[in-house]
Amino acid sequence: MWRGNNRSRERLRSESDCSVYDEEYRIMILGAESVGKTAICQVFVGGKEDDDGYDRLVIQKTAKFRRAEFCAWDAVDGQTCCMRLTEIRMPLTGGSQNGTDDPVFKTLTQRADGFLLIYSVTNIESFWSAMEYYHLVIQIRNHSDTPLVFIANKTDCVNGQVVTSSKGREAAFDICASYYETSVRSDPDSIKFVFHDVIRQVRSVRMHARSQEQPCTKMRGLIHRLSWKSKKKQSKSRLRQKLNSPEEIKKEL
Ligand SMILES: Nc1nc2c(ncn2[C@@H]2O[C@H](COP(=O)(O)OP(=O)(O)OP(=O)(O)O)[C@@H](O)[C@H]2O)c(=O)[nH]1
Repeated sequence: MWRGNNRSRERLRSESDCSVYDEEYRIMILGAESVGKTAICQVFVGGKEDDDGYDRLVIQKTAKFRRAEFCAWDAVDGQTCCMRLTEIRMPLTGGSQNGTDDPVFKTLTQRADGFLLIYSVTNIESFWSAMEYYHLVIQIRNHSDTPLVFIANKTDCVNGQVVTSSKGREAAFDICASYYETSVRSDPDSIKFVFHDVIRQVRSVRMHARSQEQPCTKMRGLIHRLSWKSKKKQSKSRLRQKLNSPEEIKKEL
């Protein structure tokens, strides 16, 4: 279901042109209800925290399950990139079962390049949900080099804060994620650093993957050259067998 206005839809279409950016990144934003997932995406995309119609393609929205998509363009360390942001909230009450069983969630998780796990410092349940989302992701992807950022949002609510900085930092350390404290309300400009961090993590994973591929590519080149040489030898010897005199052989070669 499209929820943005026509101008936004046109912008989404026109900016989806692959020639305008160097690389594409698929980022998933996971967290419990009302932690600020949409607000963070909207602020990053360039809208306001509560701008309901801004460049958003809402795919699914029910009382329990919610999925929204955004597109963002930015330059990170001199390289332009297109970010496909997918925000998801779903029931976690049945433990890890729900997520791994859900085909949409599973496919999106497998395809994603990086993950933002968000909780609100005013809600301890949302902290545990962020941890549950982490376990779901790792269960589905089954490897540890998944770019992750752990985000403590709503830090402007000083009086209502129930999740301490040290708790968030320790959890992030345990799951090998970067840790950021954000406030969409009081410091919207800092939101971009969260996205830049995950992009850098994705880039280093991609670079590592490329460097792992290199010996293989070199080996393939060597095998190709060797097989080409042996084919050439074979064809020469076949030719020799066909021809009788040494003069004929010389002429043919
Ligand atoms: N004080 C404060 N409020 C925030 C902050 N970020 C988001 N909010 C508010 O929190 C409420 C929920 O924000 P959303 O962005 O809709 O949260 P969500 O995680 O997308 O929620 P669901 O769509 O229900 O899953 C909104 O009223 C926001 O304005 C923040 O940093 N500080």
